[in-house]
Amino acid sequence: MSYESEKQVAIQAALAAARLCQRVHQEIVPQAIEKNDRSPVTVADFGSQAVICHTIAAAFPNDPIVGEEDAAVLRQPDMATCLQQVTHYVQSEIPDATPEAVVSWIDRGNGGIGSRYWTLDPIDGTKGFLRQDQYAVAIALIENSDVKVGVLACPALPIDLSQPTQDHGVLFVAVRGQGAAMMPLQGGEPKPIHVSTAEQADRLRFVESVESGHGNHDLQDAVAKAVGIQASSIRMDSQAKYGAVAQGEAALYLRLPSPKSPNYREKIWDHAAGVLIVEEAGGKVTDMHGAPLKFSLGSTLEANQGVVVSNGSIHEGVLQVLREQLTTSIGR
Ligand SMILES: Nc1ncnc2c1ncn2[C@@H]1O[C@H](COP(=O)(O)O)[C@@H](OP(=O)(O)O)[C@H]1O
Ligand SMILES: [Mg+2]
Repeated sequence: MSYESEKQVAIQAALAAARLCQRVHQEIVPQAIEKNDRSPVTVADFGSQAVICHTIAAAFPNDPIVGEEDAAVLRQPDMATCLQQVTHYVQSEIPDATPEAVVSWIDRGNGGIGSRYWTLDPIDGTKGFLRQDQYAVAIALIENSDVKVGVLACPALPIDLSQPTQDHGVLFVAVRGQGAAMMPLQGGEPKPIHVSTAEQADRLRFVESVESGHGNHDLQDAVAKAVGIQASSIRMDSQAKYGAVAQGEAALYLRLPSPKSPNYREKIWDHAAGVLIVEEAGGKVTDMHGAPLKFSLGSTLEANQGVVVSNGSIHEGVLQVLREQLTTSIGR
């Protein structure tokens, strides 16, 4: 299968959602609403999920969608003003949207996983979005646990990471077996991307989360040093980190369980698109024990802990260091 129409629909949905997020930033200072798990959500997260689900469901009405958000909180009477605001932003992409339609589109993302399903993160890195820093709109199509299509829109990412003050806004796209590409969010020719090679010593850098609670910065630093990475990490929110590895700007992305939440299980929508983009750029992704990420067990990566993303050539070395260090370090 070429997955051409799935790829085009995912690109359209990600571009519309990214425009919506940028519009929110231009017009208001978005406030964080606290979810049950105490993580933040904003009008842009809700609006982005509504637009993406609407776009995917129109093209593929039988496909389940597993999205990060649900509309339960927006249906509460005291959230009517917030729902109006979400509807206003959704109308910038879908002019005839009503509040009732918006909540139903958001809840289209409450599907269960099937042998074929979509997963999406309307804003990956909501904390980064709130800080006016990095965030990504992430969409992936999964069949039989295998990611087939992955799209990441990163509106705040410099097109050239070595020129951070120049133009921003990058779209990463990959289809299984067809390679990975990036292009400016504003439009332009897709450019094939490749991970760094073992010879590119200047690319021997690593990326990790900004949030210390989303990883183990001390252990990540120790592992990176042990495989010969001297430079300090580049801290970046969201799956933009997968993009940095896929385009060869970093050789490694480490996400090891935080000592504050050692039993945390990663969410499928925080990884699916990024995994395919790195793999199709020639890199490798496993959990911290070397197992592939399993996208068939529900909304979390229940069988996996920690994530190691690399250019491939340093992967085995990283896993070896982890085998030596993990028993003593995790949970300390
Ligand atoms: N204890 C934890 N360990 C690892 N990831 C966590 C975490 N708590 C929350 N997250 C996830 O980290 C994501 C952000 O990743 P990063 O730190 O790389 O930017 C969040 O996505 P959202 O922003 O979509 O909620 C959330 O799903
Ligand atoms: Mg999110």
